[in-house]
Amino acid sequence: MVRIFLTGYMGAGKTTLGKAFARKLNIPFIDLDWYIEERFHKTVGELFTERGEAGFREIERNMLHEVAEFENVVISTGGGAPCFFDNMEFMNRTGKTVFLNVHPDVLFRRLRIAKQQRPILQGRQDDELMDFIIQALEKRAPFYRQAQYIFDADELEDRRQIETSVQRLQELLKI
Ligand SMILES: Nc1ncnc2c1ncn2[C@@H]1O[C@H](COP(=O)(O)OP(=O)(O)O)[C@@H](O)[C@H]1O
Ligand SMILES: O=C(O)C1=C[C@@H](OP(=O)(O)O)[C@@H](O)[C@H](O)C1
Ligand SMILES: [Mg+2]
Repeated sequence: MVRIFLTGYMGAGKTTLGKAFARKLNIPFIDLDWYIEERFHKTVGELFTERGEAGFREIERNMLHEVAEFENVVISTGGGAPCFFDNMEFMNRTGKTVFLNVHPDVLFRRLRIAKQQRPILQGRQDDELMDFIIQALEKRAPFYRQAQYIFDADELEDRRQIETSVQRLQELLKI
């Protein structure tokens, strides 16, 4: 039985790599944010607006526990998931955890064109975005670093790079 949790900051490529990795392993893929959106018939942005971040984190924890019931699955979490409640410890207990480590410059490049669908980044100008990413990474690093595996995910820009990353991830996890 394999249950894999991909963690890391927004824009680290959890969704992109998780989807490709599950396909390679021929097992289902669950993106925790998508799962939440389907269950609640609301976008993550709408849930943030309606319930505030604290309300979203409650839902996120509950849904994390729900998806961790599945066996043989690749689960991509949202960037904040490991940093609330005992979520990181829970994931370490119930599956294999991977931290997708990505350089802040690369995160900035990816996120400046993809911040609209991420409530925490919406409305931030590019010059403050870089500082925001660096500060958030500092705060979150102690949680991310508890993952059992650390994977360098700087290269996910095209199909070939994603394939190479999938191969490397498979070797790292020895599955
Ligand atoms: N080839 C690319 N060039 C630039 N940005 C990309 C490219 N591929 C993906 N991205 C962006 O990088 C972000 C990271 O991908 P994603 O898998 O959504 O990360 P995560 O789930 O960790 O937040 C996405 O928002 C996506 O829009
Ligand atoms: O880092 C965060 O706090 C968040 C990351 C998002 O997921 P991605 O990391 O997949 O963008 C999503 O869960 C929400 O917008 C909050
Ligand atoms: Mg994602």
